[in-house]
Amino acid sequence: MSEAIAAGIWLVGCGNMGGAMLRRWTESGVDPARVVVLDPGTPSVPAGVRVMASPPPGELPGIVVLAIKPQQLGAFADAVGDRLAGVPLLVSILAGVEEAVLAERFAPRAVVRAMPNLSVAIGKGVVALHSDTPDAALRDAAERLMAPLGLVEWIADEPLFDAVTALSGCGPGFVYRFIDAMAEAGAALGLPIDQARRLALATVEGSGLLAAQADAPPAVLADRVASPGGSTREGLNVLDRDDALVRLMRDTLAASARRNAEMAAEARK
Ligand SMILES: NC(=O)C1=CN([C@@H]2O[C@H](COP(=O)(O)OP(=O)(O)OC[C@H]3O[C@@H](n4cnc5c(N)ncnc54)[C@H](OP(=O)(O)O)[C@@H]3O)[C@@H](O)[C@H]2O)C=CC1
Ligand SMILES: O=C(O)[C@@H]1CCC=N1
Repeated sequence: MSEAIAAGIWLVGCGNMGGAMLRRWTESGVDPARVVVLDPGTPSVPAGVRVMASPPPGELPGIVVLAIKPQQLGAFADAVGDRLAGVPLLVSILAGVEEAVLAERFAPRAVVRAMPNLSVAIGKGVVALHSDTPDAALRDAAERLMAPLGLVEWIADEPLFDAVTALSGCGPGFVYRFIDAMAEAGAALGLPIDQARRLALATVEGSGLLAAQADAPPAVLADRVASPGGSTREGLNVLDRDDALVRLMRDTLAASARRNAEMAAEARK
């Protein structure tokens, strides 16, 4: 365990994403007694984790993880931002909000931007990281903190964070829509909707697991499903016609990336 993690973690905001990360951390060995959740509500947290409405007086942890909504940043910074000054590592998962803005508002020793996704709850998430800090120990601390959550990848340029957010941060939401759409389509062919939902979910689960273990990329796996002259090819032809699916996904991710850029601009004000 890194020195910064051992010195304690404050998790600011324990909603959908903060809560998912926290559960996985404590399940994977982070001592709950070293974690303080700062949240004005009554979040459900693992046993032993302290929940407080504001930072405990006279304490400073090794790491602060910001997991409030970008729209809540201003109010939090105005209320207690000065209490974070000098914290070794500030990790922010806020979509859009840039490192420079966080450095100015909180004056930590180092800022790391992180973009997790909801699957971190089961250790199968994606966490993208970026930091301008040259402090190798603090970069290592951020990486170690995120390691139990899933695939961790450093992103070369901070401006690419909006793209990463659209792809892997928002991605689970798009996959869930796809599962529901498959189920609806199965129901339209006559299957009972509950059964169609079970089949669609298990199909996506199995396909993802297989693709993750396979010796070939998804395009080759798709061809393995499509028996020559068979029915999968007919379906793939619909998805592939005029790049229909690719275009839909480009529009989808572009809309998310645009919103991230808007949130970044709002946070700069
Ligand atoms: N959800 C996801 O899949 C992902 C989210 N993110 C990022 O994570 C962040 C949180 O998103 P999400 O978990 O969905 O949002 P939630 O609204 O579920 O969580 C935010 C939490 O912060 C609490 N909060 C509000 N104000 C304060 C404050 N001043 N101090 C401390 N806590 C406060 C909220 O309480 P209350 O509800 O009472 O306002 C809530 O519990 C966002 O910045 C988002 O961009 C990143 C990747 C994926
Ligand atoms: O919807 C959002 O803004 C956040 C960022 C990535 C996933 N959820």
